[in-house]
Amino acid sequence: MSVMGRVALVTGGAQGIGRAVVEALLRSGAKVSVVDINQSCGDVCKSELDAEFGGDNCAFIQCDVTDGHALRDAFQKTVELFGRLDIVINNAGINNEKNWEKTIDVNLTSLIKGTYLGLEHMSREHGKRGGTIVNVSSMAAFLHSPHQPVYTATKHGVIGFTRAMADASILGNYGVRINALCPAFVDTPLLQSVEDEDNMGKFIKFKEDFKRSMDKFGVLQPSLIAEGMMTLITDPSLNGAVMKITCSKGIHFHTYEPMST
Ligand SMILES: NC(=O)C1=CN([C@@H]2O[C@H](COP(=O)(O)OP(=O)(O)OC[C@H]3O[C@@H](n4cnc5c(N)ncnc54)[C@H](O)[C@@H]3O)[C@@H](O)[C@H]2O)C=CC1
Ligand SMILES: CCCCCC(=O)/C=C/[C@H]1C=CC(=O)[C@@H]1CCCCCCC(=O)O
Repeated sequence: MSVMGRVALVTGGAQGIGRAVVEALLRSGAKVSVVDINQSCGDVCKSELDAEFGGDNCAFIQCDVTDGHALRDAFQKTVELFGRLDIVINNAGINNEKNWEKTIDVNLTSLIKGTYLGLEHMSREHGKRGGTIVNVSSMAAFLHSPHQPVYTATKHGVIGFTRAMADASILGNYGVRINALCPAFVDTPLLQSVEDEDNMGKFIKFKEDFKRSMDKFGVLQPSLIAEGMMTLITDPSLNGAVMKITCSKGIHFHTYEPMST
């Protein structure tokens, strides 16, 4: 499937992995709605993207994804601006073990809301044309991290929810493919949060162990994550897939034992 002329919404799109995904989508001819809490970062992102891709191909919508009404409005504004919605990337995420309730709210609760809003605008059950959703998890869902227990829990939850929704989409004939993406360490500002007691709370004392993990497993570039994301968006055979991206194996997929009938 080509993304030429399609419309995408990317949460957390103003920096890091989300920004790399936004650029890959624009480069492939999509129009993109960048949804992010960070107004200044979003303004810079929009002006840089307009300079590179032209002023009519992307929009920045300032929005805290934990505000359900604001998130709903961001989806509605995207459809009003670009006339349709075909791709939703639920990417926004934080690492905060001190305010762990907020981590659950951003990484899991808001991702669930973003998935359901995406279905409202894309699913055949709502008389729409179909589409694709990618939910961003993490390799922390496979190699649990003692430094970030709640972050780890949210990323496990993203995989379970995504795989269940992919099956629901088949049973309900939604016409929407729903997949998960699990990067290992990626060179973004989020990774710096491991240095900050305000983010790590009592687990800050494990900081050196986390950094040893980074040294052991290596750190990826956002551009490789965007490459994997474009595969999940464009390959029509993928639904319920769990893509992993690591330094050791690159872009690959997790395989599950078939459920016993
Ligand atoms: N950086 C890494 O090592 C890895 C990151 N991930 C996941 O990738 C996703 C993106 O992370 P990064 O690009 O690394 O982080 P980042 O911190 O560089 O970018 C995240 C973006 O989300 C935005 N954001 C945060 N809270 C928000 C909210 N409540 N509402 C709207 N926007 C919000 C931020 O303003 C920022 O622009 C996250 O879900 C993260 O858990 C997964 C595996 C590894
Ligand atoms: C400081 C917050 C950054 C969180 C980013 C993230 O999701 C990190 C995940 C790592 C935390 C503990 C881990 O073990 C995760 C990375 C695991 C990498 C596994 C690579 C395996 C391989 O290369 O074969």
